[in-house]
Amino acid sequence: MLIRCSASMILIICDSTAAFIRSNIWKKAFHFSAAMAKSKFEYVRLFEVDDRCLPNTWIVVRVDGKGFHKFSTEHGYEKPNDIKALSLMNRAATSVMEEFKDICLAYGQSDEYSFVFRKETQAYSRRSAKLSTNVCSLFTSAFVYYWNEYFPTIKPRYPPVFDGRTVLYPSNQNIRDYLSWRQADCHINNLYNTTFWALILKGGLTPTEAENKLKGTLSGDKNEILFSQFAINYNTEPEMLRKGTVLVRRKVPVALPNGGTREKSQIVQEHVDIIGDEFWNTNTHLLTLT
Ligand SMILES: Nc1nc2c(ncn2[C@@H]2O[C@H](COP(=O)(O)OP(=O)(O)OP(=O)(O)O)[C@@H](O)[C@H]2O)c(=O)[nH]1
Ligand SMILES: [Mg+2]
Ligand SMILES: [Mg+2]
Repeated sequence: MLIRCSASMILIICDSTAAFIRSNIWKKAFHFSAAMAKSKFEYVRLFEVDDRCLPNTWIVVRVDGKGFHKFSTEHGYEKPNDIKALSLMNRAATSVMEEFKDICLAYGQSDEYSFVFRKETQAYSRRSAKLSTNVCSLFTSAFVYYWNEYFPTIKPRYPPVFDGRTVLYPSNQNIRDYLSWRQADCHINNLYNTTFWALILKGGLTPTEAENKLKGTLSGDKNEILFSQFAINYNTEPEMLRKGTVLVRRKVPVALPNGGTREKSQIVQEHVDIIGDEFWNTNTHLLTLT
């Protein structure tokens, strides 16, 4: 059927549409449905603060075990270091990196892990609490999820808790200094703990006696105690304990069914120095914008 419209018909339709728009009928209808969607309680949303991280800054989310001094004792962690416990931490951190592709590097030691997001990440619109709670929650659940693989004979006695925080670092020097700070902390604590527990477990001292013996000692003194009294060369202790663990993405060759290989991005664990320049000179892509 052919519909024929004259110019006057179109004018009539336009006029009536304009009259409808001017009328209050549609406004009332709109207000009614808006009121249905927006209750009088809606204003409380204004109490939520905008916590988006400053653009163009490195975002670090650090998680740390709550009361792990007690947790490690209750679950029979080996002293001073439990390789299984540290490996479980590395596994949980790998889950976090698998989920959040914008994390370019993670560093872990003891009961903590730091996750570095790309400077230009737009994950969760850079909202601080969204980032820290999602990372912390996934880390904690992965820690429990994989627990049995690392401690098959020990049932968790209570649910472990990790805290989380977001910190911003504006310059490349700042982010390097942050990571250096965590690795230096690992080194200082590990040297102290290794000597402290050698004095107790091998030297027969009580914890108080060991503490008194180490009071005021420098790192050279601790190295000397380890070497002369216990024949331990601290520099040959496992690197994971002395340096902590760095997680980065690397292209690794994977075998294909046809016998060939192809490159695949994988999260790998490295126990290397990240305080000096060497790591950063060989991984320049980490600090440059992509
Ligand atoms: N035996 C043993 N203990 C560990 C190991 N890794 C971490 N811990 C314990 O976990 C503690 C971690 O230190 P902190 O994070 O400063 O202390 P925390 O007890 O967790 O207390 P908050 O973090 O303040 O809640 C260490 O002091 C150790 O007691 C490990 O491999 N073996
Ligand atoms: Mg802790
Ligand atoms: Mg800690």
